[in-house]
Amino acid sequence: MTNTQLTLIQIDNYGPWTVTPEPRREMDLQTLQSRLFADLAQFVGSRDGYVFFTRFDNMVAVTNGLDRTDHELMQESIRNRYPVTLSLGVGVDEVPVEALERATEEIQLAGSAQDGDRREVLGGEFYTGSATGDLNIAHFDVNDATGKYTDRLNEFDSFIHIEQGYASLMRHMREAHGALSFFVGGDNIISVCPSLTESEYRSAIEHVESEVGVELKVGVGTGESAHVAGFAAKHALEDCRHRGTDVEFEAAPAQVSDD
Ligand SMILES: Nc1nc2c(ncn2[C@@H]2O[C@H](COP(=O)(O)OP(=O)(O)OP(=O)(O)O)[C@@H](O)[C@H]2O)c(=O)[nH]1
Repeated sequence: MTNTQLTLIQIDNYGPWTVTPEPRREMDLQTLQSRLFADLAQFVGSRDGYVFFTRFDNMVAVTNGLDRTDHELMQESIRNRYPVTLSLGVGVDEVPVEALERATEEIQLAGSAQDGDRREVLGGEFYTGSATGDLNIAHFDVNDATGKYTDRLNEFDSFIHIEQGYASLMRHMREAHGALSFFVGGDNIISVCPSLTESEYRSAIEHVESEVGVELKVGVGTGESAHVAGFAAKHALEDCRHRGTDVEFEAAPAQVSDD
């Protein structure tokens, strides 16, 4: 059984801030958002979690291994260095979308994203265990994106193909399995999944190919943290490349014991 701990990260009162006292230069907002994402990626990543930029004003992090103190430190560090603050909601469930629902409730019940006096909410449930089966990460990749798109089409038309594949996959994984899929650049999509069978992954790949004509392969890893599971998924994806297969699983290597 999986135990996924997810954190919803929401910038407090960001909409009004972007237009006060008048609209701010767009590239300044883009710089702030991408630097904030980079800092959160470093903070969460150094504790073996993953964070996804989603809409930048709201981000989703896989935070198994990060406790309440880590979350408080994240808020403090951003408050000290940025003109904005963060609210954090945390949820745990076997099904990733259910964990996100709980995390979201924590923030939504405390007020609106655009309430001037709702700041730095921190609420929810933390998972204190750590088992190798806690997280399933699936790393999807478009087959030969370089040959089919990057080396043949202009960047915008390549982007349309990749985004269509992403839109089709993210909807299917959400609706069929409660899995959360995030575009991470290039032709890569990372899905945080409950336990799924090989045929369920194959159906997802077939669904995307029949709906939008984009061919995918997927490596699936499990582990006690997003990093461990995600790293195993990357190895499984390499196995797909070497074996010419479309779905491969790889468990995280066993921990080396001191005794
Ligand atoms: N975020 C992320 N991006 C990656 C990773 N590996 C490759 N990419 C991106 O994906 C792009 C395409 O690389 P590949 O997927 O290796 O190339 P491909 O042409 O699709 O070839 P095959 O995957 O072997 O079919 C690269 O330019 C990178 O932007 C990864 O592990 N993580």
